[in-house]
Amino acid sequence: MHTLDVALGERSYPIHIGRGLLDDPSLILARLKTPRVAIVTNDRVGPLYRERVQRGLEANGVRVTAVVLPDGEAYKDWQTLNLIFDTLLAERCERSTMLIALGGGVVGDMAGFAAATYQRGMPFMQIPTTLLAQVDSSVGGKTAINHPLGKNMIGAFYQPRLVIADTATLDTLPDRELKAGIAEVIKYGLIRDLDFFVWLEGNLERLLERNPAAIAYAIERSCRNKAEVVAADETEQGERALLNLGHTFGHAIETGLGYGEWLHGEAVAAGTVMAARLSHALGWLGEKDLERAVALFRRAGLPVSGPALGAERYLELMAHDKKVEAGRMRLVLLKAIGRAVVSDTATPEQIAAAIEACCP
Ligand SMILES: NC(=O)c1ccc[n+]([C@@H]2O[C@H](COP(=O)([O-])OP(=O)(O)OC[C@H]3O[C@@H](n4cnc5c(N)ncnc54)[C@H](O)[C@@H]3O)[C@@H](O)[C@H]2O)c1
Ligand SMILES: O=C(O)C(=O)C[C@@H](O)[C@H](O)[C@H](O)COP(=O)(O)O
Ligand SMILES: [Zn+2]
Repeated sequence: MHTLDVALGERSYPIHIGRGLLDDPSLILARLKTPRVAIVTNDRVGPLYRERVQRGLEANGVRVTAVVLPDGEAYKDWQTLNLIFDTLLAERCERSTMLIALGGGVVGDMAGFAAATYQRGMPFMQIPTTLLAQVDSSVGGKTAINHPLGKNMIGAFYQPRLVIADTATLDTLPDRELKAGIAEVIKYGLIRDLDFFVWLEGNLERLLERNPAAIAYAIERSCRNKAEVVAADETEQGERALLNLGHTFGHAIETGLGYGEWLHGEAVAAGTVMAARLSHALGWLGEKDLERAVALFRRAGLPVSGPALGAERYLELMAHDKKVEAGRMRLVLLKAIGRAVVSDTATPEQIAAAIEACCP
C-alpha cells in the first residue's frame, strides 16, 4: 500500500492506494467517531463491492445503512441527491455518522455534496472504483450535482476524511471507462508535469493493457499532482483552476448532448484538444507540442474532435462556466506541455475558430 497526504492543516487526510484494500476494515474503523456508517453506492457498483465493505464493518460492530442510487451521469441531480437524504433521515443517521462514497465520480460527487449538507455537515470517505475517480474526483473535495444548464453547478468544497483506492476494483471496469480515466491522467502531464507526460508517451499501452505496476504508478503520480495543487489552493482562487484544462469545452459537450451521452473523460479529451488548438492559434503552444498532445489522446482511444453542436451553441454553453468573471470567459490554455495558464485573452472569434476546427 502507498499512502499520500493531502496537506490541508486540520482537514488533512491520507490517500491509500493498493490492491485488495477493500478487505481491510481497519482503515475505515480508525476514522469512525461512532460505530455508524452509511454507504452510498449505485446499482452497478453495489452488487460488485458493497457486501465486502459492509461485511468487514459489521463484523466489527458497526451498524451500516446502504443507499443504492440509479447508475449514470443523468442521475447526478436533485431528485437522486434527495434519495440520499430520504434514507439518511429514515434510518436516523446522525451528524457523526460516517458517509462512505463507494463508486465512480458520479457517486463520489453526489455523496460528498450530501455529506456537506446533511445536518450541516457529516464526515465522509471516498472509496473510488473507477480510474477517473482514483486519479481525480475522490481527491480535493469538489462535490456537486449537475443542472440542466450546466455541469456541477450546485455544490460545495467539502473534503473527505480518507480516500481508499483499491486498484483491484479496476479489474471489473469496462475499457471505455478506463480510457476516460486516462484523459484526466494525461491532463496532469499537460498542465504541470512534463516528465509524467513523457512517461505516459512511453507507457500508454501498459496502462491500456492494465499492467498493475503501470496503473498504480499512474494513480500515485496523478494523486500527488492533484494533492499538491489542492493543498496550495483548496477553493480555486488561483492555481487550482489549472485542473480545469479542457473542461470549459468538455462540460459544454456533456451539457449540450445531454448528461451521460459522452463520458466526462471523453469530453475532457476533446475539450483539451480544443484548448490546445486555441493555444497554438494564439502563438503559445508550439506545433510539435500540439501534435504530441493530440497523438497521446488518439493513442488512448479518446476522441480528439467534438460533436458538431455549432460554435455559437458551444459559446452559449461555455458562458455558464464557473471560471467566468465579470462576464469574461477565462480558459485554461497551454504555453507548452507541462505549463498551463488561466487566460481571458482569447476573443470569442478565436475561441469559435478553435471549436470549428475541432468539431467538423
Ligand atoms: N470532484 C472532482 O474533482 C471531479 C473530478 C473529475 C470528475 N468528476 C466527476 O466525476 C464524474 C465522472 O466519474 P466517472 O468517470 O468515475 O463516472 P461514473 O461514476 O459514472 O462511473 C463510470 C461507470 O462505471 C461504473 N463503475 C464504477 N466502478 C466500477 C467498477 N469497479 N467496475 C465496473 N463498473 C464500475 C459506474 O457505475 C458507471 O456506470 C463526472 O460527473 C465528473 O463531473 C469530479
Ligand atoms: O478538482 C478540480 O479542481 C478539478 O477541476 C478537477 C476536474 O477534473 C473535475 O472535473 C471538476 O469537477 C471540474 O470542476 P468544475 O469546478 O469545473 O465543475
Ligand atoms: Zn474532470
